[in-house]
Order: sequence, then structure tokens, then C-alpha cells
Amino acid sequence: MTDLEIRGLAKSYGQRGAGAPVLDGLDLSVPAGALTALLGPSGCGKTTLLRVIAGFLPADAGTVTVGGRVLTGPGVHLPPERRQVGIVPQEGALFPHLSVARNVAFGLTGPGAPGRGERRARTEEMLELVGLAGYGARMPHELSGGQQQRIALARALAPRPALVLLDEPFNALDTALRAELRADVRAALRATGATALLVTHDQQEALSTADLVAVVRGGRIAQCAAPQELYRSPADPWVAGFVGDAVLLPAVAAEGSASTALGRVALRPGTGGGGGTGSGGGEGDKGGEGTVLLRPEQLRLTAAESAQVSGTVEDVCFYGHDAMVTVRVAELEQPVVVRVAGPVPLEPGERTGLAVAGEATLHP
Ligand SMILES: Nc1ncnc2c1ncn2[C@@H]1O[C@H](COP(=O)(O)OP(=O)(O)OP(=O)(O)O)[C@@H](O)[C@H]1O
Repeated sequence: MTDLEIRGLAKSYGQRGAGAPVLDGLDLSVPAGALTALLGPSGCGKTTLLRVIAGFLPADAGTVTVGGRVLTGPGVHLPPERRQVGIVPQEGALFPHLSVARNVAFGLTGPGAPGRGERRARTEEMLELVGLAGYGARMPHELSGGQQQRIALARALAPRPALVLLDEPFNALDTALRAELRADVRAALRATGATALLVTHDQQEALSTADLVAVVRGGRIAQCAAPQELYRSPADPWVAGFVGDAVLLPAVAAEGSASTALGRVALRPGTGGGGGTGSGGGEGDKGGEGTVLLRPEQLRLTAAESAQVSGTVEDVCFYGHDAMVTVRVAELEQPVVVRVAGPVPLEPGERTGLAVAGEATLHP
């Protein structure tokens, strides 16, 4: 198993890289065997990063190392075919004139490739891995979109690459199929122990599929952490809002808690008010004034009459599995959103109490 290390990676487009930097000194470490999602808004440089790692684009500066082998670095630019990097592109990437089996075996040809028997066995093994044993004789147009993406994964994994890059591989699929394929791709990557980088702009996809999520902003990694850590302790309000719904409250912090318009809120250790030594959001360690971040599921609707904090329901948005209730609180400029499981017993215009459960993070 191999890890991926990226240090100080820079890339600009335009003549001789004269354009604005798209990758701006980007650092990223992907541990061996981990699936890391690269998550970021459109145009933040995700595809450019993938293309530099794959060797389709030279970098202006910085290094890309896989398992200790320098692929890109000062004076080094290995061509794509010598990188041992497998790629699962967006839809429609199979060779249309080759059978499924020949698509999968494509990377098993050329100098140093295994013999015919071994090639056939590896192809069968890969088809089984992606749940399509027996499909080898079919042509790509005889497969559904989801099946085609499974074959693209089998093709990428067949030569036992040091690293697999997946470029928004589920984009063209409908929601139910996406979820199913995500789980299967994750299982197949786990089974082979592959180190993988998955590009996505879908927060839920990143949080539900990856071992680590690297949030890209302006050509750099804004934060890289395990999904739950990222969601609970985002590095700053931008990351917080990008990976989920956020409730941001002006706050004054001291001794492990913060005073807000919703009452006193406990702060996660190491993230504000001077308490603890945990990681994530560490810049808030000083306490004092700042912004408290909560998630909508940390707010509770309570009986208005007995509540210490109350507000007026502005809107109720029902999604089936849950609902979002927007509540206007007199002391706050912005209304807060509360995530409620099941039916909402309130209508816009009604009064409700509000309470906070769990810990918040504090940002300067
Ligand atoms: N070949 C190119 N020549 C010039 N500029 C480019 C080229 N490719 C990308 N860019 C610019 O580089 C920036 C980053 O693009 P990139 O495709 O890497 O972003 P992305 O995060 O993958 O976006 P998306 O999620 O929309 O695919 C954008 O501003 C884009 O316009």
C-alpha cells in the first residue's frame, strides 16, 4: 500500500503559467489505503489537481510523491503511463469498440504485462469485484450507466495501481443508483487496499463515502479531516457552511462555554473558551469574542411558555425524513434554523421556545 504526499503544489494556466494561480501552494497527505474525498466548489481547482497528479499537466512548482516515488517535482515529470495511477473518469469513458473484458484488460497489455492466462484471471477477478461477473463478452453500449462506471473502476484497478483517482464518477447517475454505487465502489477499493482520491462537489457524497475529506478553497486545502471531525469541528465558518447547514451566533466565550442569544453554550474542548487541548478549530482557543457554530440538529423546539429563549416560526420546510424550521429570535439579525425529525407541530407565526443540545465550536 502506498501513500500520496503533495507539497507546495502550484499551477496557473495561460501563457507560461501567467494566469492567476489555480493551485496555490497546495499541501495534502493521503494515508496508504485511505479513500480521501476532494470536496470544493466549482472552479476551485479539483480537476486541475487530479490532472497534475495523473501527469496530464505539468506543475509550476511543488512535489507529488506516491509511496516515496516522486512523480512530479523539481526537474521531474513522469509521463502518465509510468505513474501507476489508475483513473476512473466521469461518464462515457469506456472504449466503445472493445468488449467489457477487453476494456478491463486494457491496462494489462504492453511491456512487462502478465501473460494471457494471468490477464484473463485478473479480468475475471476484477469483474467479480465490481459485481459484474459474466459480463465480459458484452459491449459497453449494452450496459447501464452504473454498470459502465463499475467497469471503469475494474479497468482502473486491474493493473494494481499505486493510486486511484476518481473524477466525479457518479455524476451522471440518479440519486438511488448513486448511493448504491458509492457503497460498492468503497467496498471494492477497501477490498483491494487501494489508496484513492475521489473528486466531488457533493458534500453528502464526500461525508458518507470517504475516510478523509479534504476541502479545497482557492487552490489550497482549507481543512482535511475525518468526516465526523470535519462536520463537528470545521476550521472556519466557510468550511462549516460548505459541509453542511450551520447556525452562526455572535458569542462571548470564557472558561469552556460561550454566552449567546440562545443562552450559554458549552464549547467543544480545544475549540474555544480556553478549555481542553483537542484538535480542530484551534484558533478559537483564546476565548473572548467570536462566532459560535452549531448545527441545526443541535437546536430543539420547546414549549414557548416555559422557555428561557423564544422566537417566532417564520418558515417550515418539510423534507420527509426531517424538516427545517426557521425561527426569528429578537436579539439576532439572522433567523436560526432547527432540524426536526418527523412531523412539525408548528405553523409560521406561532411562538416556540429554543434550547441548545451538545457542544459548539468557537471561531474568532
Ligand atoms: N485548460 C484551461 N485553461 C485555462 N483555464 C483553465 C483550464 N482548465 C481550468 N481552468 C480554470 O481553472 C480554474 C479551476 O478549474 P478546475 O476545472 O480545476 O476546477 P474544479 O474545481 O474541478 O471545477 P468543477 O467542479 O466545476 O469541475 C477555473 O477557474 C477554470 O476556469
